[in-house]
Amino acid sequence: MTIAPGRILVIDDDQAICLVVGEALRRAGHIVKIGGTIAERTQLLSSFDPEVLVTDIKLPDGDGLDDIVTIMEDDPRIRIIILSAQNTLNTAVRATEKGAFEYLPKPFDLNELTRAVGDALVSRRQTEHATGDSQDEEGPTEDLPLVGRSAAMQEVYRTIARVLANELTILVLGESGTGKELVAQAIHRLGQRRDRPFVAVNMAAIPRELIEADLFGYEKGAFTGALNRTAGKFEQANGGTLFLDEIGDMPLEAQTRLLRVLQSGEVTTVGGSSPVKVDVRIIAATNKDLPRLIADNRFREDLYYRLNVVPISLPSLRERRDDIPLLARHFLETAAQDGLPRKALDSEAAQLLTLYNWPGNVRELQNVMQRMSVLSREDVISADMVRQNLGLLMPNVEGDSATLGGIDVAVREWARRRLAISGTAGEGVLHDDLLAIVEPVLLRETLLAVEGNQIRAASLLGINRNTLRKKLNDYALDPTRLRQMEISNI
Ligand SMILES: Nc1ncnc2c1ncn2[C@@H]1O[C@H](COP(=O)(O)OP(=O)(O)OP(=O)(O)O)[C@@H](O)[C@H]1O
Repeated sequence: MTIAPGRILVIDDDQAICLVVGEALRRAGHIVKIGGTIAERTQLLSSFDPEVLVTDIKLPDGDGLDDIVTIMEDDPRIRIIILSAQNTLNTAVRATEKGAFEYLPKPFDLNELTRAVGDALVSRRQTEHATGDSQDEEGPTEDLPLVGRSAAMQEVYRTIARVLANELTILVLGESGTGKELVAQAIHRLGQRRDRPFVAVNMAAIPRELIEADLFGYEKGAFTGALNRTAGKFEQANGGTLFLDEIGDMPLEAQTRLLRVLQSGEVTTVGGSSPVKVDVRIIAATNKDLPRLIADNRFREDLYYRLNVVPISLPSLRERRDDIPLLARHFLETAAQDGLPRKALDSEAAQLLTLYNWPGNVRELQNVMQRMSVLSREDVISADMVRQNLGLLMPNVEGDSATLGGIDVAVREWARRRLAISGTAGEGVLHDDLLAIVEPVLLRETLLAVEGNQIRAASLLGINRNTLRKKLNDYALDPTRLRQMEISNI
């Protein structure tokens, strides 16, 4: 059951954070006020009387932790959540010692903050009603769509925050499965047009000859089978947001027509002559290299500039490996909510997931987690289960090329699979991707053989010690942990 809304005060000198956090908490049903300084905090604490205070530490007029004890003496029921970019143990300890309810290092995940606020309200209300009404135990169940707390995703959140209050055209860039549509939905759902339609069109999914009719509509008799006047996606999205997915696949003639619509704000149906005014926010997306398409005369340069007003580049999953365990657990949770068996993920399994290169990005991770939650007979998904599910593509502690049918077979299978889905996801990264799969296996085995001695391993591998150290760092391989894992496996 969802907890009753609370009064939440958010203090951060970063306007973008205040905006996004404020919106997220409002969407979860809370009443929110925001401020950026200690002076504003003091004033709002007395005028607004919040139940939960979410505050940054580093504020322009002082240290946000200094007054915490006084605030709690004045209002013993208040729950305080500390945010800080100074992600040191010291800051966490200071916050807890002062009596903060929760400490969240920046960058944080919006879902986690919303959950923390929910927990803080539950804690406060349980104290208020000492008899304890356990019905309120769950936090707000609002599903904030974008999971991830890596620096790259924080940058995405900040850009999203900046475009919510305006109508600027957005171009979302990123490989397939990185969450481009999710970003478009988030901008719509958090923005001013949230009560109006969100219409998505995928250029790659519609036969080329039907794209114009689909987007702009058509008149009765415009072509064989056009039995009635039909509104296109532009008209359907009127007042709301039109998401043009895979814009790089749009045929040139349709591009010309789209450009005209964007310039005039009017749509003329196929076979029609009188234009209709439309008011839509455009969010386009592509996994293609548009400047390259322009150079090849396959994309109009003028349309590119029209669309590329605010670009948002989504990182591939392998560029934000830190987020993989969080996302993996998120997908296990959503799978459980969808009625699949509830599974947990052990830490070694989570670590293994971060070593894989995820050519299909978040979508592939989501599919793998769903599959494992169905197939795993245990309640906890183990590293072995992960190895089995990612097949030959994973480093394998017991790896023996004979049982895998030989390295050449493995590489051939891998290459065929990648080339089948490539052109998009594999463009320009195939070689690096293969290296990122085989190299950690080699490094790991060599280190295990020499009991973690990096000088010896570098010598066996025939590479420089610094190069080895850098590679271990890049692949998040910790020689000490490899040894421990091996010992515990015996
Ligand atoms: N940051 C994220 N947090 C949670 N789920 C995510 C995230 N990013 C992507 N997903 C999930 O991954 C799947 C793929 O996302 P989405 O369809 O938005 O990707 P896309 O970049 O638009 O892909 P494509 O280019 O193939 O259309 C969806 O099920 C989406 O919910």
